[in-house]
Amino acid sequence: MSKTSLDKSKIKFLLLEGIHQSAIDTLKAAGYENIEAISGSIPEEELKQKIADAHFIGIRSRTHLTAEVFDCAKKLIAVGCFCIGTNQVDLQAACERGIVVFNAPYSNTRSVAELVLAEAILLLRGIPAKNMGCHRGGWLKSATNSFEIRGKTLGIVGYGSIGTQLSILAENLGMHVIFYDVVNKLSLGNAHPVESLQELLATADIVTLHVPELPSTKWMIGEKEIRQMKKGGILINASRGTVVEIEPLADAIKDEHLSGAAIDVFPVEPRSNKDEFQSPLRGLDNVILTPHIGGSTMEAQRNIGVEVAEKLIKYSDNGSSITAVNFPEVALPSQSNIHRILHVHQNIPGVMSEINKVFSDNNINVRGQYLQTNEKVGYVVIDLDAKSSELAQEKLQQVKGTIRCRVLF
Ligand SMILES: NC(=O)C1=CN([C@@H]2O[C@H](COP(=O)(O)OP(=O)(O)OC[C@H]3O[C@@H](n4cnc5c(N)ncnc54)[C@H](O)[C@@H]3O)[C@@H](O)[C@H]2O)C=CC1
Ligand SMILES: O=C(O)CCC(=O)C(=O)O
Repeated sequence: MSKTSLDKSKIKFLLLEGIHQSAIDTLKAAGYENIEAISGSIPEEELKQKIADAHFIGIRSRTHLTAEVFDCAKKLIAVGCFCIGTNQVDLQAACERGIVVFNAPYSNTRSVAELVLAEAILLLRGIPAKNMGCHRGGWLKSATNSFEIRGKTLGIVGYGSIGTQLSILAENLGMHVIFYDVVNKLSLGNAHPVESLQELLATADIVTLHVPELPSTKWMIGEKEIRQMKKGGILINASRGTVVEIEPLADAIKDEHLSGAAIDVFPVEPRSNKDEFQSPLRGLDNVILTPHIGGSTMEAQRNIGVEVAEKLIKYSDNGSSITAVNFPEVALPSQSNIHRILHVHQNIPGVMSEINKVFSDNNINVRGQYLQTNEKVGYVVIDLDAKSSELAQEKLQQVKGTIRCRVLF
């Protein structure tokens, strides 16, 4: 088992939002016992208090880690987003404070794709409305406006991990797939790229959104885009709540421009399962509303738990920042019989020569050095003989631009 200079029992993990037990098991198997796991998200003031003595925090989509929260997290080394999206974290603020952010980019991909396909089938058959009818004692037996999915055109906006997985599943059901992405993407199967979002909206029977939350995707589907969709079309959003404007969507369902919608993510989502969910879409029978559970399956959550916990362990034990979403990625060999210094600094001219001067001025032999930088920060890892590390750490902490300096042995 790898060692960290800080006793593992003192390294605190704060896990929020009901992160799967697999994460806790993985951390414990690596020797980390100091784990506080909370089943929901917590109010910001409580978060600020709890994060103050945490070295690692694990969150899902509900917890917002802002610059202000990070300012209360003086010991924080890394954040694990136990999900795909990282829009809930101020990635730049984390980077500037030397805090590494990891996520699980693929573990719930399949779960989202399956849900979207199931919703498309249900909506094409008008099942949500018929289901509500039966619950109210009605009997809406009719084939009118009920359609098979075979032969219909699915328009995928954002042909990334989820979009491509969905594309394959949809073709297997006999659908035609078209997609729109801002990046040139290899078409899988017979999927066909289109030139513009407008072309996709005007052509697809079902439009499904799989873009990240970005300034460029904010409100990308508003009234104009909804009206560009085919009459009787279906809109599915399991990406982020800021991608679709909800009021015009509700209007388009009410005046029957669209025949149905399935929405999993909302501009404002309840913080906890106890808070009331409010939306103009409530009460519209042919709209499937789900509480942001696109990726919430036991399989996905278990896999995410292991994947992100392993990334945090690797960073804690070995310093490897590979797959970090906000930080220079440094791949490192395992360390034995050496001390390893992890130095995060502002990426300013001359900083590396100051760092290397510490070793030459103090006659310290460097056994290995690994460096990566991004625009704002540099991450340099230096392997040394055990006898030199204390002095080196002390001197490196004084180098102008130093953000953090940690030692592993
Ligand atoms: N509802 C849920 O529980 C879940 C939601 N998600 C959301 O789904 C999103 C997509 O996930 P992945 O497919 O894994 O991401 P990804 O990064 O693999 O794919 C996103 C694609 O969108 C494209 N894109 C970006 N801006 C675009 C634009 N303006 N127009 C068209 N395409 C654009 C990108 O080029 C990329 O190909 C995540 O960022 C997350 O927000 C992910 C998992 C679960
Ligand atoms: O599981 C969650 O809380 C969020 C899932 C999600 O939206 C994601 O993976 O990006």
